[in-house]
Amino acid sequence: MPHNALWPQGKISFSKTLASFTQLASELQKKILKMILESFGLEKYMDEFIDSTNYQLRIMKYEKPKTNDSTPTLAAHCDTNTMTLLYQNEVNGLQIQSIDGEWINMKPSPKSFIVLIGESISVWLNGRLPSPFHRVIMKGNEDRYSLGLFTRLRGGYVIKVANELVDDNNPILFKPHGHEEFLKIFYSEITQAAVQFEGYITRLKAYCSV
Ligand SMILES: O=C(O)CCC(=O)C(=O)O
Ligand SMILES: [Fe+2]
Repeated sequence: MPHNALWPQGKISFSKTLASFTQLASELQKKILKMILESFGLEKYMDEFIDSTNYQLRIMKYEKPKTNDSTPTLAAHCDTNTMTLLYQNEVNGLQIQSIDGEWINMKPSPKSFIVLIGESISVWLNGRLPSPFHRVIMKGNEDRYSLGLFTRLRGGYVIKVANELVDDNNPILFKPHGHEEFLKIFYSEITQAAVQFEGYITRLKAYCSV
């Protein structure tokens, strides 16, 4: 979605950046959701999804590295929510893993957002769209700031695989679950033990796989 660069420059204040980001990102996530649902012939679920969505805005700071080691500042993980939209100051650091395992450095222009599909959508689509592993590795001598709009399905909404995507060739892969209920046990020791998958953290799928 084209827009003017949002990060504060000159007289543009940070509160305006936040307000513009929130507005643009929430419009954009609806358009992307519509595109996804239409591509699977599931547009009838659009209103139900939007009505059950909560939004969380997060401001994240990653300090410039103190040493040369390249340990991720944010470890590799999949987001468990439905969709994440990210916007950063002009300091890179986010890496996304491609389907064949390669880590790709993200270099977004100041006029673009990064959109990540979360595990909730992946589960709902019976695994048809993968949720990418991503991490942050800091280099150079500048701090990185990113803004994230995290959309997730609110408590009481049962996330269950769309019937239309299940047949003899595509057996159901995930059990119905509520996102809030999942979040309640999210940090427990037992979940932490269960979520290691090839060294990475994949929380929701570990929780609700059939
Ligand atoms: O700051 C970023 O670019 C990524 C943040 C992220 O992946 C998260 O908070 O889940
Ligand atoms: Fe993330």
